[in-house]
Amino acid sequence: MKRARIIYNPTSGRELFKKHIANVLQKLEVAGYEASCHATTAAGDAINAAKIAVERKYDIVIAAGGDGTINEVVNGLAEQEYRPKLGVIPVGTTNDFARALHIPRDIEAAVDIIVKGDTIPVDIGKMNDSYFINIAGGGRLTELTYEVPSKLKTMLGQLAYYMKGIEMLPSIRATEMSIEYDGKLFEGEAMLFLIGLTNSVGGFEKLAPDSSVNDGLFSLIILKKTNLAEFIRVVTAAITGNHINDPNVIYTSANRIKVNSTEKMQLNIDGEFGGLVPAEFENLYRHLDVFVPIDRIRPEDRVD
Ligand SMILES: Nc1ncnc2c1ncn2[C@@H]1O[C@H](COP(=O)(O)OP(=O)(O)OP(=O)(O)O)[C@@H](O)[C@H]1O
Repeated sequence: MKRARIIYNPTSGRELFKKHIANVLQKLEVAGYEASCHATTAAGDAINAAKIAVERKYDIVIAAGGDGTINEVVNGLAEQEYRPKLGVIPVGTTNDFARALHIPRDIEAAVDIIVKGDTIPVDIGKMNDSYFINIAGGGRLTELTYEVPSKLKTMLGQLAYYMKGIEMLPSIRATEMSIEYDGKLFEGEAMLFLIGLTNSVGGFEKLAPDSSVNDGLFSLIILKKTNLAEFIRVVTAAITGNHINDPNVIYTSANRIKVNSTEKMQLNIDGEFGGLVPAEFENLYRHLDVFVPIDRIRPEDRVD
């Protein structure tokens, strides 16, 4: 019999998952899985829980939570010799990873996808010694995501980011940075750089419109130094995907990226503080197999 380990965050989003546990376990049992649950007890716990699932050779690990929980589970699975397949039940405030893979927010529907059994391989990002699933970046603007208090975030969701963003606008300034990407070099002042794995991040659905989840490449976006009015114009254009041809923006893709700065520049990794530059980024090609609704996946992202 195959074995499934559910790792869920009982504090995620609106704490919906608990009510569904019995149903979820039953669906998995009916589908032929011996299923068990681990409720995370604190930040970081899902990393250990996933490592234990690796040691115990579970066939699949199901992360139930928001992007924070999935990030931790992936940090437990990444670069292990044996890696269980990953199922996702998106019950968080932010579920960008699930959205990029078309995994529905309805708990039962998300489990049905796991039970159906279709997977695609998905690229994972590595920044220094940590792993990310959505996006990493640096520059003043990226600092705002972790300055939003988590309570406010749960209450208001995406809106909290924007409010904080608007409040911070006047203090946004450029940072001197050097970015080496697949042998090319950007050197100069920039407002921010973003390194993305998926196409939609933090409510920007078209941030990297042509990115693929398993081509081995990051989308790299560098927003060069601008004045405040230009900055607002480019960020607004990004909502509709119209930033990619903007003269203030470098929009490209790369497998390996190195970032450094003469200034103290903070890094952000999947919305959390990720230390200071220098940083090296590597795209781990098709590193994890993730359960997806296969008929909703673009043909070029399906792998037979
Ligand atoms: N028992 C717990 N108590 C408090 N925090 C926890 C617990 N278990 C996990 N966490 C932390 O909660 C963070 C946020 O969780 P998650 O992403 O699942 O939910 P969320 O509601 O979507 O939050 P976010 O908006 O930050 O994404 C995780 O990064 C994890 O470190």
